[in-house]
Amino acid sequence: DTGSAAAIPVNPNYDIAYVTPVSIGTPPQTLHLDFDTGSSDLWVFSSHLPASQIRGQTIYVPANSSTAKLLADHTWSITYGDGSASRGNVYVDNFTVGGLTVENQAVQCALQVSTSFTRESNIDGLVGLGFSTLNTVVPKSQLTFFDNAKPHMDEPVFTADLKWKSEGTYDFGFIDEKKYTGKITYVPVNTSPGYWTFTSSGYAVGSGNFSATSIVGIADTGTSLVYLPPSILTAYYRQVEGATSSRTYGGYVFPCNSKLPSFTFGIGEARITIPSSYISYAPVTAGSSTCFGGLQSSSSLGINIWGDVALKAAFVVFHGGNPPTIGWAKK
Ligand SMILES: CN(C)c1ccc(C(=O)NN)cc1
Repeated sequence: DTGSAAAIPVNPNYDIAYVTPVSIGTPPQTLHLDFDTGSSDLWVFSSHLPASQIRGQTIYVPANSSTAKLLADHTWSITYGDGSASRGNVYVDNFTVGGLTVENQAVQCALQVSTSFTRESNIDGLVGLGFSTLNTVVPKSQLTFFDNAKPHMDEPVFTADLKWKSEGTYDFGFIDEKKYTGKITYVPVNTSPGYWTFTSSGYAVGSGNFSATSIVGIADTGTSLVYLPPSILTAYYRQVEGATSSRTYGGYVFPCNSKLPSFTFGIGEARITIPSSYISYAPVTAGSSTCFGGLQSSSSLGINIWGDVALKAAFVVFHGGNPPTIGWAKK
């Protein structure tokens, strides 16, 4: 089996997140979910939510699906790196992404979501594509869509082709040679943390020298920005006129008309360059001439994160073989 589905920016001006249409149940209910390699719960806004927590999202109504079955006495509760959270109960139902169907996929139904989810009216839930060891369902943890689909896939892979301010794709079960240039460089993945954790071989700021240094981090489609060690941030923002680390805005900001260098990171001998346009991320508030950077410090996170700002500069292969690896190519 294979599948292919669109990755659509939730906001026309800034790539805060990307959503992908999925079908759940019988007859199919279409929701737009945030495919998230940084977590492993598949959860949706549901008919169990209080109306006060829904603001335009499409909800999944298990009562309207003839193939939905309650997973009795199972619950879940998750908190993300940015402090947002959700919790609820669990059904199993048919789950289809871009023509690829998994029967009896655990669909976690929200009974409660935090305000940051309520405010994001274009996200109807998340599809965790991390390792199933991170799934929060108790008493029996559930498998991700990828783990359920893998045995039926032509190849045990999915790929991310995210784009800057435009629609990209997630492919399942195959690698589309038309989506990248040159070769794909694969590096090992440490699955123990439960994320797609790999080691970058270093970085360069603009046209500067490449600094060979191991950077352990995760490839996280569910995080908007890139979070790296403070020393790298200092090296980058010292090249940006008027850049400063702002307590008010919680990170590096700079005048929106400042000239930004690109940022290159290493994957083995290969190099991926993030164009400066991706790093001038967004005005701190609508209409402001102060912009928030797409590169921020990981010092408060305890983990380095290659989020969408980096991922959209590449074609990324999440290879679920034994052992799993991650591949990066230019495009
Ligand atoms: C509030 N929303 C839409 C979120 C979506 C995804 C995440 C996340 O950390 N994914 N790895 C956090 C929050």
